[in-house]
Parts: sequence; C-alpha cells; structure tokens
Amino acid sequence: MIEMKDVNKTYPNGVTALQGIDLSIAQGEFVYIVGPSGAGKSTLVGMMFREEKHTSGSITINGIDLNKLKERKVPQLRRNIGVVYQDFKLLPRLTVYENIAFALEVLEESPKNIKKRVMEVLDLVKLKNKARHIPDQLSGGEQQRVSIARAIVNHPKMMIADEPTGNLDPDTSWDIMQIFEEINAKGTTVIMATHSKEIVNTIRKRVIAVESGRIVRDESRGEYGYEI
Ligand SMILES: Nc1ncnc2c1ncn2[C@@H]1O[C@H](COP(=O)(O)OP(=O)(O)OP(=O)(O)O)[C@@H](O)[C@H]1O
Repeated sequence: MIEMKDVNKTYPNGVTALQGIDLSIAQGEFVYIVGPSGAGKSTLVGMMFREEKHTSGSITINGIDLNKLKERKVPQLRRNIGVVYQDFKLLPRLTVYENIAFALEVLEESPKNIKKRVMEVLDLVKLKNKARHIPDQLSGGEQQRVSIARAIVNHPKMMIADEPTGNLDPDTSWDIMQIFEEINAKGTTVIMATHSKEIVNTIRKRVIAVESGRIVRDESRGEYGYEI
C-alpha cells in the first residue's frame, strides 16, 4: 500500500530532508515514525499524501505511482487518506457537524448518507452531544477527536497523523490513542509521527526511526529509543 524506493527530498532552499528512503507499509499496519526534531518525520509523512513532492526515487501509494500522478488527480489520491494534524486544522466558523460533513459534501454524497455517516463517526469519537458546537467551544482533546472524525468519515484506507497528541495532556492523549487503535482494528492503516516515548513504549507497534533524513531503525514491535 505504501512503497518507497530510494526516495530523496531536497527542499527548494537546498536543505536535504530525506535521503535513500526505502520502506514498505502494508494495508492494516500501525506504524510510528519517530526521531529527533528536524530528522525528517513530517517530510516523510507529508510525501505519503503528496503534501510534499519527493525529489527523486519512486513512491507508490494505494497502487498509484506518484511519479506518474498528474496534479489534477491528487484529490483522487487523497480521497483514500485521512490526515490528522497536531493543531487540528478545523474550520473555526463551522460547527462540529459541519466540519465533518464538509469532507463528504465535496464528494457530492447525498444529504441522507452524509447525516448517517457523520453521526456514526461522531459516535465513534464520543462527541454526538457536541455536534452543534463550534471548535472554540471545545477542549483541545475534543477538537482533536473532531479532526479524527473528519479524517475517517470517508472510510479512507489509511490515516496519517503528524504529532496528533503534541498539543494534548497525557490523559487526553490516551483517549486519542484508543480511538486510533479502534480505527486500526477495523482495517485502516495508521501512520503516526510522534515524540511521545510513553505512547510508543506502551502501545507497542512497528517503529520506524528517522535520523538526519535516513531510516536508521525499523522494528515490528519497537521502542521509542530516545531520551527526552
Ligand atoms: N518547507 C521547508 N523548506 C525548507 N526546509 C524544510 C521545510 N520543511 C522542513 N524543512 C527542513 O527539513 C528537515 C526535516 O524537517 P521535518 O519537519 O521533516 O522534521 P521533523 O522530524 O518532522 O521535525 P519535528 O520533530 O521538529 O517536527 C529540517 O532540516 C527542516 O528544517
């Protein structure tokens, strides 16, 4: 589902963020991406949904060869990928319901299907009672749950989360991880860049460690491996 072969990424300012990346992630895996600040984690996950373009090498995502992907087909690639950010990126003027429904409206789903699916995901993240609130009326953890609901409302094959618990307190972070595990148990691939030693060492999954733009470790039930 994700194949990278000898992938390199140099930003326009000349900074080489990644080099010689070879990796393969199968459908249904749960993978942590760890490494020191500036190692290239965000760049690596960003390349998986074409937020960042690689400079050389080959990347195949869900059978799509990114070297052959035309710009106008990028939305099609992203349709199968839900993204969760550290800072939630919710639309501030829309309600919780509208923030989630928006992702389906652009796909021209029927209003009936939209309502059904939005209520299903709100149930999964336990926020049905906050459907009419706007993001400002929610705690950070609740806002992150809305952003997760938005990411998965379209039944994507994979969910990419860049530091999803970075702005949350420990208790809230565990709630978020429980939701990730539920999503993964239903077959969605979960890829999560994180600095959380506690999470990685407690909920044991595959760990890919990046340092200075290279993969230095890839273990199926790995540890965080850094002192923080
Ligand atoms: N848009 C950009 N333009 C130029 N250089 C960039 C850009 N984004 C990232 N970089 C550089 O690429 C390298 C990798 O950055 P990246 O954000 O991928 O690291 P990271 O491991 O996610 O770091 P952190 O844990 O601090 O978020 C760093 O040297 C960074 O300064």
